[in-house]
Amino acid sequence: MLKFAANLTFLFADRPFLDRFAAAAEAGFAGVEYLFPYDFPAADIRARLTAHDLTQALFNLPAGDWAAGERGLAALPGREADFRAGLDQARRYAETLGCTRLHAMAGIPPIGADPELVRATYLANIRHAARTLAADGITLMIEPINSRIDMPGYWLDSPRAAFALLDAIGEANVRVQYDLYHAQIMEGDLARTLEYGLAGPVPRIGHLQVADNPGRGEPGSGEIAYPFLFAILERLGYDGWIGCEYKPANLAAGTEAGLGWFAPYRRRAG
Ligand SMILES: O=C(O)C(=O)[C@H](O)CO
Ligand SMILES: [Mg+2]
Repeated sequence: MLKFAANLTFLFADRPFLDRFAAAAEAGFAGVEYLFPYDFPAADIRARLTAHDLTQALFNLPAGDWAAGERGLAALPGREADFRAGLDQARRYAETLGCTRLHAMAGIPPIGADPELVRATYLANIRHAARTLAADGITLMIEPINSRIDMPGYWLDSPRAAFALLDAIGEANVRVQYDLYHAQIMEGDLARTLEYGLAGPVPRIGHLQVADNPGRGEPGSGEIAYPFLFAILERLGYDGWIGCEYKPANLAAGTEAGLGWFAPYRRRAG
């Protein structure tokens, strides 16, 4: 049985953040994820998880000044102290929330930054984070995010580059967060990449996220054959999480109106 997590930054966003947990459980999700928990006390989030029997599947390390356009710190030379402070904060939240996956966003390096220095900074930060998190039993995720539509200039933008980075990083508790929406934009070849990342000689994918393309809407709203891909995941026995990180198409009708695709996979009461 595939396990789906509602991304509460994207789904049920017509209500206050802490009320989205109840909505996700009511809709049949077994887990939740979101970009950042840091505006809320960890204990308040923990209470919602417990009340609604939800697993915290994933969240991100602090990613810098989001409003100012920052999208992560790992590949930003000179920001190592901020990266490490964010790592400490994320660890404290993860402990309270019982979360065993954290995503470190790479960031958008300044124009003209030395590419070798950027890469060296990224490798050093990710290695440090991985070694620190290993002691907590946490897997660190690196996610290729498309630089064509959503995040121009984002440093880690192709699955191929992310898979190669795993070898360069060389830490056992680092995996790729394979977001099929971003991957479809940058590379395609989704089915074969899932087979490679989940059933190849070395496991390389540690978390999945879904949305359709174009538009980042519900599965089924675009060109990606999700029922076909979900059948592959079932055949492979994928027992990790699938984060639903899409923009509900009909905001007025709410997230629930677009959950038809989810009916075969929802958690049943009892
Ligand atoms: O944008 C995405 O796809 C993500 O998963 C990241 O967490 C950053 O938004
Ligand atoms: Mg994603």
